[in-house]
Amino acid sequence: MSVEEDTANHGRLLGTVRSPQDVKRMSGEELDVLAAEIRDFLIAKVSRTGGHVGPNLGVVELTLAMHRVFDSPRDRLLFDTGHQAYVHKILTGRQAGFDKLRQRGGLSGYPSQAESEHDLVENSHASTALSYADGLAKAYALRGEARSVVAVVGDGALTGGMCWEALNNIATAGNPLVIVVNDNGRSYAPTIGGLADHLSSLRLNPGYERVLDTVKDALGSTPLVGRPMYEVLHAVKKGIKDAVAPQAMFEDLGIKYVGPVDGHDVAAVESALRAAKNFGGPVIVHAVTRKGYGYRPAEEDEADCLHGPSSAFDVETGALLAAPSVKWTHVFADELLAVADERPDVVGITAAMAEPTGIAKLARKYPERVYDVGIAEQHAATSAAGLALGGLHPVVAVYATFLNRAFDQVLLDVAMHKLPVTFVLDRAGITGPDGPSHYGIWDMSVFGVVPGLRIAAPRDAATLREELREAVAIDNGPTVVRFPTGAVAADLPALRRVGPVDVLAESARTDVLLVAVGSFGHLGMEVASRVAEQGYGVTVVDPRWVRPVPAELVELAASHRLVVTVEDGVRVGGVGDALAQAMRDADVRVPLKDLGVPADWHPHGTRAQILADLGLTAQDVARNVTGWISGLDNTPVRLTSTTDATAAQN
Ligand SMILES: Cc1ncc(C[n+]2csc(CCOP(=O)(O)OP(=O)(O)O)c2C)c(N)n1
Ligand SMILES: CC(=O)[C@@H](O)[C@H](O)COP(=O)(O)O
Ligand SMILES: [Mg+2]
Repeated sequence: MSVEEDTANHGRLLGTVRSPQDVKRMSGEELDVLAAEIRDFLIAKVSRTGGHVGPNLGVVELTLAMHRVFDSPRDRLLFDTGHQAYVHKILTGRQAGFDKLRQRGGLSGYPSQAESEHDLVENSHASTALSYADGLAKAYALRGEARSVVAVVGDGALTGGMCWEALNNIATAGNPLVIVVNDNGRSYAPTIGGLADHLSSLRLNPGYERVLDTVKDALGSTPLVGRPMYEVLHAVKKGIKDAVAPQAMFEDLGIKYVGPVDGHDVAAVESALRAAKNFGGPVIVHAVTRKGYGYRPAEEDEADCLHGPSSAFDVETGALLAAPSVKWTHVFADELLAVADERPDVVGITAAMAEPTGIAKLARKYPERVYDVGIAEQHAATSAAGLALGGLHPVVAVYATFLNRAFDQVLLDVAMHKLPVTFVLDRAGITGPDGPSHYGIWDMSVFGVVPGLRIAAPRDAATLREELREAVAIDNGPTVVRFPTGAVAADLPALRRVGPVDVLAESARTDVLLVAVGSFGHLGMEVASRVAEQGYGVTVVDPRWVRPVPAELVELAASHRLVVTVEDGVRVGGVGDALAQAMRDADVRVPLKDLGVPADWHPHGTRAQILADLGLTAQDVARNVTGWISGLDNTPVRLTSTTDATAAQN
């Protein structure tokens, strides 16, 4: 089926849209039809691939209006977090790509400069768009370029501190800049916090709307009323706005506020955007939308409005088609609750992701012991420090990639004060569909340098439960427990334990010490089996606590001919690097080869695909290990895979 035929199946009008120009010419009626066709298209496509169906159904009219009022790519349209840019992609010539959305070689789930000149911000971390916009607007002002900058930011992203740093600067700079607040009242769950309350008071205040309509009607007849009366009525409107709306917070900041406007009414949004475009300074357009709008399974999904089904789902119900599996997250959630039953000092913190991180299970039983701080990981870390100073043991559950932005808080607010805070990092390592800015590959390197901080990398459910308990038992410094996305690995029992280190396999020959970090335990076992076929003996160990590296690892290394480490994290500064340094410090002169993820921006795909691309499979690792150990027997080392070549380069 051709793209035209496929798209046309979702509607005659959608089939005619190849660029934003095509929607500029459409009538109001056509736009209503097109919006329905886009919804049909989104549900049909994303139900097959998985993705952010809820957020994108909520911005159909908003995005149509933006592309009608502004001229992308000359005018720059930015999408905070970027998960709600599917409609933008549909309108900018990428409908054909949705069959491979978030798949290797296919459309990214976020804006991508490589895909289109209409895309700019690729980072999927929330609360950055207003800062980009501030910088862009300053650049255009300085260069004398008359180009609009428009940033869409969700109510959830607005709970992130960077947004307020940006608003402070945007107000001061006074440059023309349009901020579209996409207020659907939700992050995953309903958005928390004073700001969300303020926004909801603005959008839900019928008195404000009714009174305003009355005044507008009066103002509307202004031509019949002399100038003085106009001023009076205008002052009345402003006074009412100030009086009725709890506070014109944004305008007090120095940023014009327009709204609230019905975000599902293209004409209303267009009108607000045109006013904002011509204002000549920074303007907030407050659009009220509904997450999942027009698709009942999303609208009625109380958990997260079908925020981001991870794979194909049933169109009728919104339920995932894949059979449920026991995920790392579930094991963590259950064990945290068991710990909390025993330890009243243990409390939980989430950054607007209670369900995705499993903290919600604790909140359901102990609501008073779980804090949702909004999308505010820096605040989460230092607030946890405060909780610890107050005698509690906080467990901060975030995706590994999102803790990056709180490095300074972990280093100085938590670790320097030697505070008992446990950071549980879900989605650590290569995740897959969300691409490079979601890869949790930095934590063992970045946080591995923090004095007094200890990092655990469990290999299966049993060690996750065990290491979580060990972590919350540590009261003289921070701990990290990190595990990957997806189904939890089958339990892999140890033969014996040397200090904190589990010996998983050993042989009479001590040719190779294979340090399999975290969930790579099973990979280590398969490598040992393959290498044994070549006549070499491999000792497979799981360090369990990977940073700082256990001294027992150095001792074990000393009794082998070759050490190989393999980790689901960047090589630079990783476990392998740290072990090599510890061996140098102990003058243990055994060659070490470290395998891991090159520090780079790796494309999206499935976790298995990306790991295979990086040579992090049992077959590739075994081939490398065999080459290296045979090389020690004076037979040439054959560079056999990309990782090998990479290792040789670094
Ligand atoms: C720093 C950071 N923390 C957490 C997330 C995970 N996340 C992705 S979207 C989202 C909710 C965003 O809510 P909002 O900004 O209101 O957008 P909506 O989905 O409602 O359109 C969260 C928490 C993220 N992308 N970035
Ligand atoms: C943008 C967003 O929501 C991300 O945090 C991501 O999509 C979550 O993906 P998973 O929860 O499926 O890992
Ligand atoms: Mg929202």
